[in-house]
Amino acid sequence: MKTALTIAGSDSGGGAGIQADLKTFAAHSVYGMSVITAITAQNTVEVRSVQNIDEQIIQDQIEAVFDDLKVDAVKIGMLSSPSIVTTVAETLAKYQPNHIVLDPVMVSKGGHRLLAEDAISALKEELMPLADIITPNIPEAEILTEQKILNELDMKSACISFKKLGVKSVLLKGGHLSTDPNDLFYDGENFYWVKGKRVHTKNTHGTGCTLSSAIAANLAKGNTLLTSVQLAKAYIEVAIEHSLDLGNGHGPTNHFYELYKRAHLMNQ
Ligand SMILES: Nc1ncnc2c1ncn2[C@@H]1O[C@H](COP(=O)(O)OP(=O)(O)O)[C@@H](O)[C@H]1O
Ligand SMILES: Cc1ncc(COP(=O)(O)OP(=O)(O)O)c(N)n1
Repeated sequence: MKTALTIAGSDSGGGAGIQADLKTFAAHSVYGMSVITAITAQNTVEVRSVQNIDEQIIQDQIEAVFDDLKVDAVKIGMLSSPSIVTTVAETLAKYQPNHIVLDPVMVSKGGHRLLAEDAISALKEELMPLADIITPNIPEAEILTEQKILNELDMKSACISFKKLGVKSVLLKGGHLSTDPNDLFYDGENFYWVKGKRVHTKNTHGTGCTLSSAIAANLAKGNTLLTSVQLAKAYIEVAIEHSLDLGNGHGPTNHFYELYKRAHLMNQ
């Protein structure tokens, strides 16, 4: 069985973070493993508090996985602090995994910081160059490239700035623009629009986590980067279309819709 490892924060509400990543791996028939970087007390409305995990325990988790199990792809999400960024970068550099997908998570939908401001330079310098692909949303890309992104032309220019920062490839997500959610994939040479149709729902908690872990799952299965991005985009669109109206805020996406449909389990 193909395998994937997520290095990310825990979301007690189950819609984002480690929980979303493991559900996504399972939905792709990929064996999921996890390294927890921080615990968030979170639901569909808000993040109430965050407890970072000790750096030594984070290093131990990564080593425990790599020293025993094969890892076909790695997805990185919430890293919280500068020292966690450095620990993850240094420990992964020892193992040189085949595929690294970095979602540069910064702020939750409810506006809670998930990456300290003083961790941004470590993320840029130590981790971004290690990743095969980074998957920023528009606000994250604006901070990382220090430029405004107001339209699809600005998205292209931001991708070129990422290349100058030493990034190998980028999927710049267009979900935060008011147009259709078209994402731009740049492999350092060519641009590919990965187009989507906007689903009008408030239930979009964890969309970024789910998309990046679907890319990792598809890479683990041996797909190219471009195909992995295209398959992941199709997966997230269905997951949003059939999202779950749970909680009082932004409900989670439906990670297992296709599986439930095939098993005739919806609405039971
Ligand atoms: N309402 C929506 N309908 C369809 N696709 C969406 C919608 N919102 C976001 N997406 C897509 O979901 C993925 C995650 O994007 P986004 O929500 O921008 O990330 P993040 O959760 O990191 O802010 C992208 O492929 C984006 O285009
Ligand atoms: C623990 C944890 N990790 C990441 C996020 C952010 O996830 P994202 O997919 O960007 O979803 P929203 O926060 O936009 O709903 C998170 N909230 N918690």
